[in-house]
Amino acid sequence: MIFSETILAGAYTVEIDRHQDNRGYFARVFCADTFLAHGLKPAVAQASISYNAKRGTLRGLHFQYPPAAENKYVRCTKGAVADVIVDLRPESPTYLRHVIVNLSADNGRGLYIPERFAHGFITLTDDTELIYLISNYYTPGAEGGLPHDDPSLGISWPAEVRVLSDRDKAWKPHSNIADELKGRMNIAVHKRS
Ligand SMILES: Cc1cn([C@H]2C[C@H](O)[C@@H](COP(=O)(O)OP(=O)(O)O[C@H]3O[C@@H](C)C(=O)[C@@H](O)[C@H]3O)O2)c(=O)[nH]c1=O
Repeated sequence: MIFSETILAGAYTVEIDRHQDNRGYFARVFCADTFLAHGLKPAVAQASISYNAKRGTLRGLHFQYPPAAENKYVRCTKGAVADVIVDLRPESPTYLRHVIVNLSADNGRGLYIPERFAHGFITLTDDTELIYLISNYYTPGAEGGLPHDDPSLGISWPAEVRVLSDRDKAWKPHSNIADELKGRMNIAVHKRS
């Protein structure tokens, strides 16, 4: 596996090293020791699958507030997506900045998303599947989100949005929740409590 840190500290792309032969290939996609050696947390509480029938399906932008915050390790096993992560760590020099990473079954790339990031993706093909390894348990009461077209984030989605859930249409923009977000994402507060 080849790890490359994105411009958002702690968020990594992970390329696979294919051992190819006449049958196809074998490649490691996760190794707890190697993750630790790169400073990534290898904890896995849940693994989940996301299937999307149509191109232009957008899910996000989602996160869980501390102490239920999650690392996510995402891979696309069928089709292709543009994956978007947004840094929501108030102490970070890249607070509110985002990166877009193309994940596909063909490129085999993985994306490691640290805690206190928002995450979303848009499918670039019909019939798209993503697999997540998630470090924490699903905690509906701790969920939060931001609109994918939030002007404060300025994300240029690389495809037309055709399918969006009602929940994802209803997230309040950053300007409405700025103080709450900063307060709830402040790890110093959680360390004290
Ligand atoms: C996220 C999640 C949802 N669910 C349920 C709740 C609901 O009935 C159904 C669909 O949930 P959602 O609409 O939230 O699914 P979705 O919009 O796909 O949510 C996901 O979006 C991407 C961008 C992420 O980063 C994920 O962590 C997750 O938030 O599945 C679980 O049981 N466990 C889970 O971990």
